[in-house]
Amino acid sequence: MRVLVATAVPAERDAVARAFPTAAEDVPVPGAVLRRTAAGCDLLAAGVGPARAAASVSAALTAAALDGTPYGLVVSAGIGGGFLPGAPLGSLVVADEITVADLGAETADGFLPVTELGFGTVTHRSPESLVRVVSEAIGARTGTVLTVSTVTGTAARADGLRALHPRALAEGMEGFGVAEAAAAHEVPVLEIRAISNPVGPRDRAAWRIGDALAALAEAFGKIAPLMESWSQHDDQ
Ligand SMILES: O=C(O)c1cccc(C(=O)CC[C@H]2O[C@@H](n3cnc4c(=O)[nH]cnc43)[C@H](O)[C@@H]2O)c1
Repeated sequence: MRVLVATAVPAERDAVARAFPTAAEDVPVPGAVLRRTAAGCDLLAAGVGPARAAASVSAALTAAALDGTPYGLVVSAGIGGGFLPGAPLGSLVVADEITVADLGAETADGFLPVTELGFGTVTHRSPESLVRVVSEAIGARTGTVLTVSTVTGTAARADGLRALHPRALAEGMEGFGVAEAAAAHEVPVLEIRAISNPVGPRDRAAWRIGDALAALAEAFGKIAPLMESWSQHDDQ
């Protein structure tokens, strides 16, 4: 099965690429450049934020479909913020739910998700069997991973997110965009975050990006063969 792994930035893509040591080639498609591994897994630095990530992943999915070689799985991967104490620095989180946290309307009575305005969706769920197999293989916790367009930078905002999303373990900026693109192509999606910083008051100097990238690389070393052999039929 062909797998597309979408990260935000090249440093994250290169961490994932360490799991595929044999030669890879860059394949341009309209709107994106894929790093194609010999194992048949394509890696994509899709850009920061849900909109750019959705555009890049959509370009890759469309190119593959037109080529007659569609992907069977899309994985959103990267570093992320962790909600303590559930997701400490250096740990791994696999999303069973990918939820956009700030798509909706602010009202005097609080935040209304876009679904309560009568539009769209706010959550995508990943196949249970895949979440189980992957999380067990890498020792990850499973829960909701939030997608935000603005990185949380205060304790008040972190507490607000916790109150609205009690199952949230992590936040990133791309998962929901990647999942929207995958859903439009009816391809299952998975999100994996390696925790680089706590969700809370902003302290960029304290982000442990190197440790998180190392954890991401180690995780993909374990799960690359699992992803390629996983079939959606395993969930039925
Ligand atoms: O500066 C570097 O060397 C470097 C290497 C790899 C990645 C980065 C990024 O800044 C990645 C941005 C990416 O990280 C996600 N992220 C990380 N922490 C959080 C957070 O607390 N809240 C939301 N997103 C977070 C996010 O997906 C960004 O796209 C730098």
